Amino acid sequence: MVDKITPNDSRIQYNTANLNGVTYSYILAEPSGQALNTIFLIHGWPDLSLGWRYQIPLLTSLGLRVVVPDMMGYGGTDAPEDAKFYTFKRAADDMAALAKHIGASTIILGGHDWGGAVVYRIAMHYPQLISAVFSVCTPYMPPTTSFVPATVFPNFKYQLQLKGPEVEGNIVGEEKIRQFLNGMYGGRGSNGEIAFDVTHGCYFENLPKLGPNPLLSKEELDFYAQRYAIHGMHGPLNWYRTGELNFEDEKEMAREIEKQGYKFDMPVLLISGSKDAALPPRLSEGMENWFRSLTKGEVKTGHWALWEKPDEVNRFIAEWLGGKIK
Ligand SMILES: O=C(NCCCc1ccccc1)N[C@H]1CC[C@H](OCc2c(F)cccc2F)CC1
Repeated sequence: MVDKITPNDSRIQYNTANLNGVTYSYILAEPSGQALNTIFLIHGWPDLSLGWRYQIPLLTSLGLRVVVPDMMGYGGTDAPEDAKFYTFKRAADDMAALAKHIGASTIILGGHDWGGAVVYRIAMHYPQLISAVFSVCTPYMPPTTSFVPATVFPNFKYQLQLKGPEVEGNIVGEEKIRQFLNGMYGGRGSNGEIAFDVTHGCYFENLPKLGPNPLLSKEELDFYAQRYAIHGMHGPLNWYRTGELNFEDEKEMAREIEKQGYKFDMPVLLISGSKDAALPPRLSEGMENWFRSLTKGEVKTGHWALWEKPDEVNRFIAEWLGGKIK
């Protein structure tokens, strides 16, 4: 049974920091002895810093100081209205500010889902700060010189609904949020009704029919619902309203890359989930060309890899971290 952090675990502390004018909340977990290095873990949607609960004890046992923010719009972090606060560039700038606040001159990065997309961008904007990067589920998608809506990919069709008014209009209040999260984490109706699929998005009429999801305990789901109820869904859903903003931020870089190419210098690990309907392993084909040192692993699991197969995910991370911790 993989050791995991509970919502009010004595092994972690919840701290806050003002980063570029936004108050962030982050989990800090210190190793027993002198920290050999610092690692930042970046969660995705719909998740929270606690999404790394199965990985935090392993990483502190390797001698790492572990820093896990609630990302923009989530939990104890502010949730500004405007989508401009939710771009990759903003996330990168805020994480660089957090490293400075912590006093870490270099950090290792780990990301899952949207956090897996963010970590590549942090490494592009702040290469001297980042010594190694791993991403769970999310392959690298290079900046483009012309705008490509994510929804051209069939597996991203749900993003049309998420960026629209429907989800934040329907998922209001702690009880609805709890039902929604329960559905996202695999809760099913008695006749197998599902709450979400990547071709459509959320089936709101099924939410009240769902039984308990297999991935979170009642306490964990209650904690998630409480933290989401602080701000509601507008903030978290703003991450889906950044396509054009991210394109504008990156098109200069995309042109540079077209002229002289680009390679990530630091070692990178991608752990794909073979059954992840949103981020199938095939999306990572051809990714090798962007990296001096890319390691790829695959786990027979769905999107919630961190919780479904924590021992296998942790083994890939621990083996890859091997000689990188100093
Ligand atoms: O939507 C996401 N996660 C929700 C999954 C919901 C789910 C739950 C349970 C089972 C299946 C699905 N993740 C995003 C993460 C960012 C990804 O953006 C990739 C990307 C770039 F990084 C840069 C340029 C274009 C581009 F598309 C697109 C998927």
